[in-house]
Amino acid sequence: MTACLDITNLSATLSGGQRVLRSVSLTVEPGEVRALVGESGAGKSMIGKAVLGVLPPSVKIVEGSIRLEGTDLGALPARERRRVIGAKTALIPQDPLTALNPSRRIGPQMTDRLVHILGWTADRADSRVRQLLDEVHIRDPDRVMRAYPHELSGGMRQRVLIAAAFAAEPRLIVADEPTTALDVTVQKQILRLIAQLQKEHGTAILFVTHDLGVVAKISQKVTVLYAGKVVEEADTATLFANPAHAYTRALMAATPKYTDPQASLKPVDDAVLAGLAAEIAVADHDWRPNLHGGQARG
Ligand SMILES: Nc1ncnc2c1ncn2[C@@H]1O[C@H](COP(=O)(O)OP(=O)(O)OP(=O)(O)O)[C@@H](O)[C@H]1O
Repeated sequence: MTACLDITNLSATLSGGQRVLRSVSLTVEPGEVRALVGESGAGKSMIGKAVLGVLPPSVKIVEGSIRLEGTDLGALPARERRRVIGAKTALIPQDPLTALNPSRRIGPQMTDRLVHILGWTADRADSRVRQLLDEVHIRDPDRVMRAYPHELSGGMRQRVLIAAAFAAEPRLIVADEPTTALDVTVQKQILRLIAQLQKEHGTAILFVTHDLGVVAKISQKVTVLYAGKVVEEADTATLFANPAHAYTRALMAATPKYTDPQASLKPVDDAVLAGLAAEIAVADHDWRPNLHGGQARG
């Protein structure tokens, strides 16, 4: 079976040469949810951005490949790459407010992508958006489609963006900390909603989060990232039952249990971090970007 997303040995550097991704490999099978977990700055969003073709200009892919349903994105001309990414993927962002244009009504913002990228008629896009608003339990679609972003609550805005992401039936959704900016009570509803739509639509998701409670609830597979390097990957159940790497164990110990918000936060042990830093220093010392064999692109 061809993987929905297949990232192989992906390395990326900043303009000054610092590595932000270190030979990252991961796959997301069709209909599967893979969580990408790690502390702030680990490079989780960078991977999502690389897949969506929206890396900041200061970040360059210097090695490796990203395949969407078998198509090597690095081998395509920029225009064709944008078309493939637009047709096969969608994003559920962290902050619904900044993801929406404040000066445009919700309706056209939702239908735009269907009309302009997928070439649908305005009528088809409109009825599809209404159908998805219904699926995310928005009962008054007319009001919501006429509203400006600031007229909706944070939870409603995120429902709108979830509906927009699923509307075009993408093969892969990148969900980048989609509940982090929301109130705790709303977080649970939104997570349940994403899980429900994911199952109903059979969409693969690369789910970026720093929250192991979220990982446990939504994913079947998990990749643990530290300083742009994959530290461990496993089935989610296996990872929680039997974390193999000291860093994963430390991350678990450092995370208050989802069910016990009163539990205190413990920092990851210094000895574990020192061990990781040493591993990374050795890997970086031996690493030379394979610019000729890789799919370097901006
Ligand atoms: N626009 C940018 N230009 C240069 N470096 C960046 C840029 N954005 C992020 N970085 C750096 O790249 C690394 C990875 O950042 P990234 O945002 O992917 O981490 P993350 O794991 O998603 O963390 P967070 O949970 O805080 O978003 C970090 O060292 C960060 O400082």
